[in-house]
Amino acid sequence: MSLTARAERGAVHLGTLAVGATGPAVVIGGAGADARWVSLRDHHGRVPAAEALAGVRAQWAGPVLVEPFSSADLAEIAAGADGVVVGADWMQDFRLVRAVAGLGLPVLVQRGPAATLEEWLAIGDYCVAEGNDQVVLCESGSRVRAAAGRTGGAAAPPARPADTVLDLALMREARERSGRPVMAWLGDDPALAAAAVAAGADGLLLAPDAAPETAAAAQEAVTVIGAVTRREEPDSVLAARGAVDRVDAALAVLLERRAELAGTIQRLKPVGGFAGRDMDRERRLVAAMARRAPALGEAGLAPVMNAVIEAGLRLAEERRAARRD
Ligand SMILES: O=C(O)C(=O)C[C@]1(C(=O)O)C=C[C@@H](O)C=C1
Repeated sequence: MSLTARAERGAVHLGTLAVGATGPAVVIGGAGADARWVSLRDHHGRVPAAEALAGVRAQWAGPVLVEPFSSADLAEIAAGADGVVVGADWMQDFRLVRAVAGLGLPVLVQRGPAATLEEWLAIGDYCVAEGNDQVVLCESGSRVRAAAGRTGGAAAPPARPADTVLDLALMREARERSGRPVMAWLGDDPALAAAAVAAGADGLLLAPDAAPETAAAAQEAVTVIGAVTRREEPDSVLAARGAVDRVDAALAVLLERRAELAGTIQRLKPVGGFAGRDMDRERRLVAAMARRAPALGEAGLAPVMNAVIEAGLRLAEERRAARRD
């Protein structure tokens, strides 16, 4: 089976940001993300939605989602937000979920820490019953450990990885069963960003105040892992150039790693560098690569790999010379 999943879900649009389209996965969270969100539950309902929204909008021109504290927040959310977050801890507050769906804004449904796949999918169906099919499902982890060191108050979404475990198989199944875009909640910890993207996440949800480094690590996973595992289908020059940029980013990471490994071989071989070149080995590695790149084939790959190998050998010789100085 191919590693590359075709992105076939119907896209949900958070303002200008398409989630689940044929483009890259999105990052929603702190500074450096593609969209921001704010949880009124973090403030225990003491901050009005309009005020919280104004605070985010003062520093950010892109899409903003809001998690309400209660139904009292919904009118202000409808007036100013691009989407609503149904938090993991109240996913099954059907009355509030129904009211949220009725706003007509896209809804991001976090899975409750003890909710089954069916219960989670049912919340999406609830939204559809309210006439709103703009639903994104966000796997937010199952509570499997004692809540030691949990911060953020009882109403805050579960913080990874303190007391929950992300179920990427469930996320993937949710996507297959529902046809909706799916996301993975990472909180402030980007450790599973690459795994989530590889498992088919259409987006990564970070804590509203996630550190810029967390957002940067999540974006890096979207770019590099997404380039390898997610088949984009761009329909404009701009989108295709974006996709090419992501593939080039992945190539750069691999080329750097390859140069390091080739350098190790030069140090270990009896005769390293250009003097120890092994053309038979080079032909064999080109032939092996051609099986994965049949359109380019050996003829297309040979000059590319010649340049790559020579760049590695030059680097190895420069480093050897520097060591001798
Ligand atoms: O495999 C080797 O012997 C290497 O030195 C590594 C390497 C390569 O970069 O892959 C470099 C030069 C050789 O001609 C063949 C391959």
